[in-house]
Amino acid sequence: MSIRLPVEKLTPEAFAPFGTVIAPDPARAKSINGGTTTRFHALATCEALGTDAEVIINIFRGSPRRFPYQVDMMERHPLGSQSFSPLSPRPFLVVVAEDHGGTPAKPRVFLAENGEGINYRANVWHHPLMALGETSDFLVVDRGGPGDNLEEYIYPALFTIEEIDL
Ligand SMILES: NC(=O)N[C@@H](O)C(=O)O
Ligand code: NI
Repeated sequence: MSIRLPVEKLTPEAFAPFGTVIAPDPARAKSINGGTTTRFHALATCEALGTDAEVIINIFRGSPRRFPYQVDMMERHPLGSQSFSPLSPRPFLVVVAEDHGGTPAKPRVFLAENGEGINYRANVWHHPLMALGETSDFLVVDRGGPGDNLEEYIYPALFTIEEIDL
């Protein structure tokens, strides 16, 4: 038996329990460089916890997921945040869950589109990167340094994401 997961629109309010949506927010716009550039300031905050922790910048090249997709696991990074910003204008899926006593609750699925990115706060349950349609690159800012920054959980039941109509 598998539980079908609905796909929700990604909004700052809906995603607030998990982190931040990274998108050009007019409320954070500043004109800089003599008016030639608009800076959308401090859209999200990076967390890098523990001794000798550092904030690192990566590129993830994600292969597209196939659907229907069975969500059977989640992960989290107790020592730092993790952001994903698409380097191509392709949508991608963001799968997160509230924590219930140290394990993830039922996943929630958000569709990030129009260049939207996200920043998971430290220790937020999420599914590894889910690119859609074609291999896609993402700028990923997360925590480097010593210590175990990955906790994984295997669900006892399967959750299914049906084909996404883009
Ligand atoms: N393992 C790794 O760096 N990637 C995951 O953390 C992910 O969220 O995709
Ligand atoms: Ni991760």
